[in-house]
Amino acid sequence: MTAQPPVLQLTGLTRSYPTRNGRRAVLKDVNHSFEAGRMYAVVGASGSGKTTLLSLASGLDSPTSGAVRFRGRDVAELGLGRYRNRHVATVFQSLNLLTYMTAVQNITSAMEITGVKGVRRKQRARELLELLGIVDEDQNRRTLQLSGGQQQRVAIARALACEVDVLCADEPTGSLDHETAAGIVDVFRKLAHDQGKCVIVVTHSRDVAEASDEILRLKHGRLTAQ
Ligand SMILES: Nc1ncnc2c1ncn2[C@@H]1O[C@H](COP(=O)(O)OP(=O)(O)OP(=O)(O)O)[C@@H](O)[C@H]1O
Repeated sequence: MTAQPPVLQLTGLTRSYPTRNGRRAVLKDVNHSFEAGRMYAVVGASGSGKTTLLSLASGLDSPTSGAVRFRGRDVAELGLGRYRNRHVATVFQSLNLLTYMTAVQNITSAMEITGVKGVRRKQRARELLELLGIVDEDQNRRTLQLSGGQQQRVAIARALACEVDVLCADEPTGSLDHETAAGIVDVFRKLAHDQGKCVIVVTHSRDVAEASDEILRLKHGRLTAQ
């Protein structure tokens, strides 16, 4: 039997940006394999390249050199749009909610885009919102009218609704109180351990890092497991 490739693999990943005097490499030859059923925390100082790494892993940006492989296949070959729509869900700091839509509508429209079928979309959206503590009339409120922490949880519910193999989240507990944050971390852990997803979380929180299966630190453009 041939071994399955890891769900996500970063190989020789380098990302540099133009500067006044040339280019500056934010990520330098980053290599790592991410397995299904595990939760990873990416930590590092502000400006160390965590969001850059997550953007590459979620197909929102292309590396200067090297590759992001999904189940062994270079996502550039697979097509970034297809990779984003079918295989990865991302919760970014900017959330990108459609503020004129309700919480439920934000989720059902994302399900439509990612091809989640069935008439149960609305019910599934409600279940996920409830799981994250968005209940009753808040589910039908335009997201503009929800608090920052509630919006963050709607964005997480939307990512969970997409039924993809890889979930990337940038500071997902940033605007949440301790108890709500712990609840979200618990959801992420269950997603990895019970549903076999690969969960990658960028965080400054020690609690989130300690709850993960593996902590990866970015420093001087290099990624090392701790
Ligand atoms: N599009 C861009 N053009 C030029 N430089 C960029 C661009 N995006 C990011 N950078 C630079 O790359 C470096 C890493 O940024 P990044 O946002 O990945 O860091 P981070 O570790 O996520 O930081 P934080 O913890 O503060 O969110 C920073 O110096 C930033 O200014």
